[in-house]
Amino acid sequence: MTDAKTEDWFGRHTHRWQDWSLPDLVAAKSGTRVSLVVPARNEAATVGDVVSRVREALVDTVALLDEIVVIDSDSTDDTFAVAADAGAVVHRAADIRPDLGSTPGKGEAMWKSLFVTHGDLLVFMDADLVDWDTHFVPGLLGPLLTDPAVELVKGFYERPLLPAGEGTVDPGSGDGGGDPGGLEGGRVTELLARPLIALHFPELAGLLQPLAGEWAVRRSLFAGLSVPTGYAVELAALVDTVRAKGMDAIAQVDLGRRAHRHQALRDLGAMATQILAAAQRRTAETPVEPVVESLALRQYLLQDGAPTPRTRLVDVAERPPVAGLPEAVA
Ligand SMILES: O=c1ccn([C@@H]2O[C@H](COP(=O)(O)OP(=O)(O)O[C@H]3O[C@H](CO)[C@@H](O)[C@H](O)[C@H]3O)[C@@H](O)[C@H]2O)c(=O)[nH]1
Ligand SMILES: O=C(O)[C@H](O)COP(=O)(O)O
Repeated sequence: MTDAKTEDWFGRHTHRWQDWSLPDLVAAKSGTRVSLVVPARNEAATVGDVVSRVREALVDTVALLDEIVVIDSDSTDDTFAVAADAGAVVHRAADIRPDLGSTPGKGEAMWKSLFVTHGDLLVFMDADLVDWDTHFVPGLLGPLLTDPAVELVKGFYERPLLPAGEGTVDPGSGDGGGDPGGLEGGRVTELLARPLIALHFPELAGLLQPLAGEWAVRRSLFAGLSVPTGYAVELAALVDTVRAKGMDAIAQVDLGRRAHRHQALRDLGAMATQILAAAQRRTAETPVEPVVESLALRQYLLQDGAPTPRTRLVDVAERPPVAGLPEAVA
């Protein structure tokens, strides 16, 4: 896509959450069912706040959401109980369609959500948010409820790196032209996703936060997509949507500001591996056989002054489109 096309798309499909009022969205919703899906792995500290604030604002006070569903992704803490106490319907990912097996990962939890939710529209939100507001949900729904041509909506926001102590990383000085409080995106966004987009998927260059965990999609679209089981679910959904439907099926909405729990750099290396694997599958001229399900990522730690290798197996499997699967056998 040329710069002019990117600018044109950006101008027509970039919105602010304030562009729609709640009463207008509730009226536009009419008979459309809307599910909020929160994938959560060991988020007992924050998932209760996410669920209860959304429930009070968008279920109890205004009827925008029909259900709030937390998919507990193999948590070993109290995520399940905390989310249920806060008013969510909670499912363990591994308990959903056990005949299809179970794989760890965020994408797996989102894919499994298709079997237990009822919404025509699905809104995804991370469970580890610490600086956010309930307007995220109506903001993401605005384009879907008011423009039938739009099928997938990404959120974008100012993304401050939290001070050390609140997150797991040192925010650094911002030297070298960086602005820790600016529109920098996350570390994987800047160091991997944007370069990948520049190289292989330039039509997505107008997206401010291609990896945002806050996004919304029509069920009919998501059920037709192949879903990476890990963190590549976001990039894969964008690439596959633009290929199947074109850029006019995608919109983005400014949600203001968002902060979350930061992962350690080594863990982001695993995330980056998953995203790179999904991108490679989508750029290979002929499908690579056999399909690789996991990759060995060798990283190095300093132990007793000596570099010590640590190899982790990174899951890069993908789930097939739910739309093509047989019903569960009763
Ligand atoms: O195996 C997992 C890992 C994570 N999560 C949940 O997924 C959400 C996001 O996970 P997190 O580890 O906080 O991801 P980030 O480091 O914030 O990654 C960003 O970038 C990823 C790559 O695109 C997106 O998938 C994320 O949503 C987005 O927040 C949280 O609610 C997690 O609890 C799971 O459900 N299962
Ligand atoms: O979205 C990203 O790029 C990763 O999740 C990392 O985000 P962070 O740098 O804000 O932790």
